Amino acid sequence: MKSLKDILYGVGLKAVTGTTAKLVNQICFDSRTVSIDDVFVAISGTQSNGHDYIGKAIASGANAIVCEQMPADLINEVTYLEVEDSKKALAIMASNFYENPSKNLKLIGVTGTNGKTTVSTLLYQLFKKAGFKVGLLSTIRIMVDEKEYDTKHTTPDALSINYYLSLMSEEGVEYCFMEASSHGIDQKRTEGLVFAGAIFTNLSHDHLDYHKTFADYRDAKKALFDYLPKTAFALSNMDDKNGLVMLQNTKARKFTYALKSYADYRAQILENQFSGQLLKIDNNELWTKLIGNFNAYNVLAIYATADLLGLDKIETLKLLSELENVSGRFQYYISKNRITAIVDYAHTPDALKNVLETISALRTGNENVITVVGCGGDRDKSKRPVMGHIATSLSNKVIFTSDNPRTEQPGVIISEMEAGVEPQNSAKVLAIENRKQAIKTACQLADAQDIILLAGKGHETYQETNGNRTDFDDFKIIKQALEDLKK
Ligand SMILES: CC(=O)N[C@H]1[C@@H](OP(=O)(O)OP(=O)(O)OC[C@H]2O[C@@H](n3ccc(=O)[nH]c3=O)[C@H](O)[C@@H]2O)O[C@H](CO)[C@@H](O)[C@@H]1O[C@H](C)C(=O)N[C@@H](C)C(=O)N[C@H](CCC(=O)O)C(=O)O
Ligand SMILES: Nc1ncnc2c1ncn2[C@@H]1O[C@H](COP(=O)(O)OP(=O)(O)OP(=O)(O)O)[C@@H](O)[C@H]1O
Ligand SMILES: N[C@H](CCC[C@H](N)C(=O)O)C(=O)O
Ligand SMILES: [Mg+2]
Repeated sequence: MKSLKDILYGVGLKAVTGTTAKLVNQICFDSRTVSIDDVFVAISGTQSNGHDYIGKAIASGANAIVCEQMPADLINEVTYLEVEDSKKALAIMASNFYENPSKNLKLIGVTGTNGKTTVSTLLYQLFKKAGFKVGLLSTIRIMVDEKEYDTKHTTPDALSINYYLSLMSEEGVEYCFMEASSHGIDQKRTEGLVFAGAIFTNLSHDHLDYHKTFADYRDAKKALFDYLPKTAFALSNMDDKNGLVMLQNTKARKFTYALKSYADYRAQILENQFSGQLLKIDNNELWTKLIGNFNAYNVLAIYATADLLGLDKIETLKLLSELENVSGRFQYYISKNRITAIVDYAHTPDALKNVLETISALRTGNENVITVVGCGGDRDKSKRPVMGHIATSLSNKVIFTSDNPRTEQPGVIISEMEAGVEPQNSAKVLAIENRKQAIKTACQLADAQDIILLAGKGHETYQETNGNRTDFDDFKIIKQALEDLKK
């Protein structure tokens, strides 16, 4: 049990009513998980309003309620606490509950449309190799040094973040790298955390279903920088149109990186091949296994972060050259019949364009590029025609298929992608709703030397339809399909 007064420190109470509960067991923001002596935080969400579940939470044993409006019927044995913003209150309470674990380590947030998982995961690996105890909160997994936990979110809810940070703190972790998604920042999942630094990768079209305008989406990312303390560093990409915007109002120490523009940290691509690329950073050469211009940015951001955190530059370059790409990011397999399959998590227009341009630049002859791609259901619909356009403009053949349909009809999603295809490219298109069948067909269409790109699902090991997740792993499926080919 913890003192309610201590948990509420800094939330900015507007009003308090009812008997004063002294001790609480847990903090809950879902009435379905409340048990005896918990404090329930009512949040208004995108689907429902937690204030409608206050009665249920009390019936399940809550002895205190944090809310934005006091309910009409008050119950004597319960403490009601009114706050301006209950999402913010939840995050501050979560930090207090776990005794502010973000202060016990150096927490670095990574934000941007693409590259967050790559940058944060490789920073985790780099600092592990450098001999530190490290934590990671990413789309793929949560790591408390060597111990791995599953995650459903890129940026988990505030209670989970603080729980994992407290495990890291107990374990003696010195650095934690975490992805800060725009949903996470907007929903105040990261509020109250003390960051030692923040990194901006890039900004392009995504999530306009949720944020409505590009400016709102940009400002959600910018908020991570706006609330950094003076002692933190803010590292931004100067080749991105919004790189300077991120630094506009921050109190933190500002640093920049770029391939083209003037910046504190600069890199140059000397060579690009299928097996990796040669970069020049700070007058030193670095061979990295990470392919493509976009990865040159990721590698440079990692190098700059390591320097800002005090690692030796030469040691960093040596360790960087040993790092492998993150699973599902340009992960490739070459079959015995010389067909190359690439699995990539490109689920935004910019990522798809980058990956296809990278493949194009690496082609040495007349090899065909066959792209298998879909768009997720219940997500930004406006990116569908754009991705349809990009896939067909930059490939020789395209199979439109399902990604995670969620609650939408796969055929409808596919026709929205097809709407972006220019007439001269329409002959390139096949539509096969069943993703496994689409992958097998791509293998049958491929000849030796051809390249098949499977875009959108990367590391995911499931496909989600109507709330059900069934096993699905692009990499395993294409490997098997290529091995089974009778060619
Ligand atoms: C759109 C969105 O982000 N939704 C997130 C949000 O849920 P919500 O606002 O829809 O919640 P709601 O269902 O309206 O409920 C409101 C409140 O009532 C409570 N409630 C509800 C029902 C009930 O019976 N009792 C009860 O108490 C709920 O617990 C909640 O506190 O808050 C929930 C708790 O933190 C999240 O799990 C949920 O993520 C959903 C599942 C989701 O799919 N989110 C994705 C879009 C997301 O967050 N993605 C980003 C990555 C994006 C990227 O950068 O690529 C991520 O960080 O993972
Ligand atoms: N720096 C970058 N710039 C542009 N595209 C990138 C960059 N890094 C990676 N990509 C592309 O974006 C895809 C997703 O990369 P990654 O998983 O690192 O991004 P993310 O920001 O974590 O995505 P999410 O929002 O889903 O968490 C990659 O598979 C690749 O196609
Ligand atoms: N973090 C992204 C992941 C998208 C991955 C794609 N496979 C999909 O399901 O749409 C999102 O939640 O929008
Ligand atoms: Mg990610």
